[in-house]
Amino acid sequence: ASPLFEPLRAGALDCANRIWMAPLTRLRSIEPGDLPGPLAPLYYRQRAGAGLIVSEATHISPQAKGYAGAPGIYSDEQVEAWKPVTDAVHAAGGRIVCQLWHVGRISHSRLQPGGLAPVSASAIAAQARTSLKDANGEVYREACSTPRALERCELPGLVDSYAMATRRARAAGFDGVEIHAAHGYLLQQFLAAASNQRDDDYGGSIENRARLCLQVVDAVCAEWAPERVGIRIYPCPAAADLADDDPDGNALYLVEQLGRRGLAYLHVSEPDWAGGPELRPQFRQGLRARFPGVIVGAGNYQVPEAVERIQAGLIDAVAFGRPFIANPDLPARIRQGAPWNTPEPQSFYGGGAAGYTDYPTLE
Ligand SMILES: C=C(C(=O)O)c1ccccc1
Repeated sequence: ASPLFEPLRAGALDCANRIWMAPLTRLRSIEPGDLPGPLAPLYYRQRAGAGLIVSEATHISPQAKGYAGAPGIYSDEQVEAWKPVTDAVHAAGGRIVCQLWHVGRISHSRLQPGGLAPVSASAIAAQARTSLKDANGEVYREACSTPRALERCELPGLVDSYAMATRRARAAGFDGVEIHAAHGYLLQQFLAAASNQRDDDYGGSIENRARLCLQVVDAVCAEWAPERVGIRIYPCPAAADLADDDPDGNALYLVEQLGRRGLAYLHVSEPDWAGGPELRPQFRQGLRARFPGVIVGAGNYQVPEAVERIQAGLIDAVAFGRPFIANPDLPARIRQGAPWNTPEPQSFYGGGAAGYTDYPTLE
C-alpha cells in the first residue's frame, strides 16, 4: 500500500492519511465582519477526506488583514461563524487546524483600521500587489501600501493577538492552529534581511530577526499546547524583496529553534509556490536533522515524488493546494489512480459556489 495512506500522528493531531489540504485563500468571506461565508461548511466538509485540513489563511486582528474577503479569528462573531465549519469537518471524520495570519505590509490602507498604513518590521514597501474588492464585490489587484515600522512597544500586543486568536480558534472547534510564517507576510518580513532593517533587538542578526516568530510560537503554545501547534515556513523565498544574506543558514537556525519546542509539525512551502530555486537535498536533510516532529512538504508535488520523498524519510506528509480546490475527494482519486479535475483559476478568488463547492467527486 502507498505510504500516503498510512495514518500519521502529528503531536495531538491524528491524521488518517498523509495527504493534507494546504491553506487556500478563496476570498469568499462576508464583509463587514470577515466571517466565513455560508458555503464554507460545505466546501470544507467535501474535503474532509484529507489527513488534515489547514484552513485558508485567517487574520488574527483587524490590522492583520491584507485581502478583501479573507476571514478573521479575532471576534466572538467569527468564532460562532467558524463552528459550522469545524462541526461539518468533524461530522465527516476529518481534522482541521486554523492558519493564523498577520499580513504585515502585504495590505492596503483601505483595508486597515482607520485607513492607516499597514505595519511591518521596517517602512519598506513590498514589491507586490494585494486583493481588494470593488462595489460589486469583484476582486481586483492593487499595489500594497507603504508600511510603517512597528514600534518595539507594540510587539508584545502583537504577540498577544496570536495568543487570543489561538484561544478563539480552540473555542471555534479547530483541532489546532498553524502559524503562518511564510510567503512574505509579517513574520517572514521580520526574518528576511531585505525587509527588516531594524536597529533594535528584533533586527540585525538572525537571532534578532527570528525573535518575534519564536515569541509568537511560545505564546501560542502557552495558550493551547505545543502538540496542537504547527508552523509554515518558506525557506527559499523567490521574491527579491525577501532576499536574505544566508537563506539556508537562517532557515536552519530558525528550524533548530522550532525543533526544541515540541511542535506538532513543520510545514515547508517549497519554491514551486513562487518559482524559486529547488530545495537542495542536503538542506532537506538539515531540516530533518533539526526538527523532531512531523515535516510536511508543499509545492505542487506529483504523487510519485511525494511517495519517494516520504520513503526517503525527507517528509512525513504532503500538502496539496490547487488539486484540492478541484478535487474534493483527492485522497480517493489518488488511492484509485483516478484522473483529477483541472482547477479553474478564474474562480479561485471571490465569487460564490462556482469553482468552490461545485467540483464533481468520483461517484
Ligand atoms: C495566504 C496566502 C499565501 O500564503 O500565499 C495567499 C493569499 C492570497 C492568494 C494566494 C495565497
